Amino acid sequence: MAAITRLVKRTHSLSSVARGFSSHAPPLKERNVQWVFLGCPGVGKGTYASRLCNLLGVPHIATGDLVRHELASNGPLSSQLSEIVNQGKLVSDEIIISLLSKRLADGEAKGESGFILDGFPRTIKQAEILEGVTEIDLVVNLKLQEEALLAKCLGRRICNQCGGNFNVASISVKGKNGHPGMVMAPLLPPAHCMSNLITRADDTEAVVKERLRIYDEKSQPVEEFYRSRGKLLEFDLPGGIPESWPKLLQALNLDDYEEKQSAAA
Ligand SMILES: Nc1ncnc2c1ncn2[C@@H]1O[C@H](COP(=O)(O)OP(=O)(O)O)[C@@H](O)[C@H]1O
Repeated sequence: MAAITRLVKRTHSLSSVARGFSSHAPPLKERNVQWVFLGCPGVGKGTYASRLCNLLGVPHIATGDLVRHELASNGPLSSQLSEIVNQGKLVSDEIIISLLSKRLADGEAKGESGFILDGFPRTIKQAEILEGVTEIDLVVNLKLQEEALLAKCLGRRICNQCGGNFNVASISVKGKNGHPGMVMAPLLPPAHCMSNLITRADDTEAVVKERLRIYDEKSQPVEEFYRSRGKLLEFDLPGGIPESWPKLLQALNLDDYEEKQSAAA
C-alpha cells in the first residue's frame, strides 16, 4: 500500500483517477455495470468486450486503444510510447493511469455511466489503485489455448478507414491433454475494406512472444488478485465468435437479455 501511496503522491494519479471514476459509486442497481476483461494478447478481449458494451450500453475502454491514440497524436509522449509498445513492454503505471483518468473524466462529462475495461489493470499495482477508487462488479478472464494466441495476433488486421477489426488467420488446434481441438474461422473484412487493411506494428512474432511472456509475469498475478476476492469468472473460449458468443452470454446470464434487446429493437 505504501508503494501505491508513493506512486500516487509522485504522480497525483489517484486523485485524477478518482475524478474520472465517480468516487461514491451508486449502488449496483442504480448504475451500469463496471466490469474488467482480462486475458492474454490475442485472446479476443476487444472483440467480446466491445460486443458486450453494445449490448449493455456502456463504454468500451481499452487502454491499448488509448495508448495507440496517444501515439498517433504525435504528442510529447509519442516517441517514448512507441519505443515501449514496439518492444512489447508495458507502459508505466503513471502514464497509463493518466491516460485512463482523462478518458474517464471525458466520458463522465458526456454523461457516460458504467464501463467495461479492456487491458486494465495489467499489474497488481494498477489493480490496487483501481480497487482504491471504485467498485468492480465482475472480472471476466478469457482463455484460449496458447497455440492459437500467436496465430490470432499475427492474423489481426485493422481497416484504416472504418477502424474495423478483422482476422485473416484460419486456426485449427488439435485436441491434447484433455483439451478438445478447435477450429476458428477467419473474420474477413468486407470487400471495400480489403485495400485499407493494416497490421499493428507490435503484432510481429518477436513482439507478440514478448507480450505473452510479460503477460505471464506481470498480468497473471492480477487474475489471482480478483480470484481471491471472488470476482473472477473464468471463461474458456470454445472456438471462434459463432461458438463462443452464445456461451459467453450464458455464462454471464445475459442470454435472455440479448433476446429482449433484439425484440425491443
Ligand atoms: N494497462 C496497461 N498497462 C501498461 N501498458 C499497457 C496497458 N494497456 C495497454 N498497454 C500498452 O499498450 C500495448 C497494446 O495493448 P493492447 O492493445 O491491450 O494489446 P494486447 O493485444 O497485448 O492485449 C501493450 O503492449 C502495452 O505496451
